[in-house]
Amino acid sequence: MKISAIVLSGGNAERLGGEKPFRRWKESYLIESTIRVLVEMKIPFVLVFKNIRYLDSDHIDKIVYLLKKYRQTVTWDVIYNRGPTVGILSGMRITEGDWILVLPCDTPFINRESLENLLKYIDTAESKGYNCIVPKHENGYIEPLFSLYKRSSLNTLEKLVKEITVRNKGIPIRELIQRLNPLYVSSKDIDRSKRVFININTFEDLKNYDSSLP
Ligand SMILES: Nc1nc2c(ncn2[C@@H]2O[C@H](COP(=O)(O)OP(=O)(O)OP(=O)(O)O)[C@@H](O)[C@H]2O)c(=O)[nH]1
Repeated sequence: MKISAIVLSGGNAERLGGEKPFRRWKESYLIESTIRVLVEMKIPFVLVFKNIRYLDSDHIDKIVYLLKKYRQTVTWDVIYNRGPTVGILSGMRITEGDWILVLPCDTPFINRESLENLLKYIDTAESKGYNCIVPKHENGYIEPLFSLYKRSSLNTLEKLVKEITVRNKGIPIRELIQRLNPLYVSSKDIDRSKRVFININTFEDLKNYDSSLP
């Protein structure tokens, strides 16, 4: 069973003034928290950024830095500014793997154990015909950007994006999940503390969570 990963890094990050993947987190860039776990687990990955036409040269320099450092794949959204669903599509088109981990670039507490806990559900999903594995909290909130998707999800996703771009709308991730016969797993079974799901959205978050900042 081949596993690969997509790291979504192409949001507008309005609340952080852009540049979310490259905000400083301790000694590194924020996105490197996710990258490091994937490297440790030897999972090949693709980083999906905003369409390159909309990136300034400083951003591109930083992407090149990541490319040289980690020697993995980089791509960008095939449709501009349509949200993470298009990011997933863009990554899935060029990544191999029977199951694909989709992860955000802004969850600095992500760890190996939580990803291993998610991967454990693959056998159940395979035997029962589920096409994605999605953590769900007690309040019903789901984590589709911290999930696993079967390779065949790409066909469903291609169709969905075509339909919705015709309607010229955003592409809701929930619509994709519904079409994939999801296996929902308790977020506590992925990480008892749920810390791995904390994501950084604001300067306040950066300051509060990263004790190395003044
Ligand atoms: N490739 C890609 N990734 C995205 C897109 N939108 C969001 N993401 C990623 O999805 C994850 C969650 O993003 P959000 O926190 O919801 O949005 P954001 O754009 O980062 O931040 P805000 O603009 O402040 O909401 C982050 O890793 C983003 O980089 C997109 O359009 N394309």
